[in-house]
Amino acid sequence: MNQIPCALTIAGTDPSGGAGIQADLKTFQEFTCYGMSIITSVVAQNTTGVQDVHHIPINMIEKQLDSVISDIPFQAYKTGMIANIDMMEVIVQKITPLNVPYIMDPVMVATSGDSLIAEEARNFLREQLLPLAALVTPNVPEAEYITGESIKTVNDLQQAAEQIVVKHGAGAALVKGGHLDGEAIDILYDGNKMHRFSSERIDTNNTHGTGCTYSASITALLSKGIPLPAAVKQAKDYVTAAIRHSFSIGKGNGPTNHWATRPEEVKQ
Ligand SMILES: Nc1ncnc2c1ncn2[C@@H]1O[C@H](COP(=O)(O)OP(=O)(O)O)[C@@H](O)[C@H]1O
Ligand SMILES: Cc1ncc(COP(=O)(O)OP(=O)(O)O)c(N)n1
Repeated sequence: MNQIPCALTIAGTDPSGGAGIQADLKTFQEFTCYGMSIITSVVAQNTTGVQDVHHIPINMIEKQLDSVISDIPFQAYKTGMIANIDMMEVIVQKITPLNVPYIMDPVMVATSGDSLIAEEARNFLREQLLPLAALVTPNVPEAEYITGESIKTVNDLQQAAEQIVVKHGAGAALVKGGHLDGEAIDILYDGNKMHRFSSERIDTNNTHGTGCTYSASITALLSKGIPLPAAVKQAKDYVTAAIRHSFSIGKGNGPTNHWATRPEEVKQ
């Protein structure tokens, strides 16, 4: 058994450092969790949007998974951008035998509006991957796709969270209200109880990578054995601080600040 909590992310890259694998590894590091990564797609993107995408060949995704799984135990893992059905199939095959919490961030579209997943893969994600997840963390458009229902209010967030667990088979659902107006309210349904997490809405366009940062925080905390509602509370506080002190760098939507919860570090 490891002494050090270890977590794995399976996702695409962001060379500008705000989202994807880079955001996940920065977050794991901030939570003193040893981070590992499987790259699914190399994405040429920055704060203004996605310029190009190169998908890693399926056999290399499989080999990366084998390399990590055969060598280093981890206590939680997450998926982010998984662009097509072939990738999803190999991931389902490799993760099904694992007996540690799986956190699925059902990444579909970046803040810039660029699609990160093939149209025909969305259904596979909902039908085959989602039921394997201990927790799924959709934003409003992703939850609308999964449930087929429009989401406009907090009550709609609650209904979506319940439906994703009861009808679609996730262990728990955290439906994020970042795309609604007013307070930033997220709803967790853990199969028993609704939990509500809220913060003031911060007036900023620097929200690149917020979803990745949030789900990576939860993954790191679960890898340390922290119970789900407490992990989400701590992760919500972390992502809120990271948005509040986000960096105005780049020409578009700037990234979150992973040092924001360190008292002595950079605040903007
Ligand atoms: N302007 C904002 N102020 C405060 N919190 C926000 C803001 N925008 C998003 N959030 C929060 O950031 C987290 C990520 O949510 P969201 O933006 O909905 O996801 P995604 O990045 O996947 O689209 C959630 O906790 C959400 O409530
Ligand atoms: C490679 C990669 N994965 C995921 C995203 C989407 O990130 P997210 O945290 O949902 O935030 P935005 O970047 O959409 O604001 C991405 N851009 N790239």
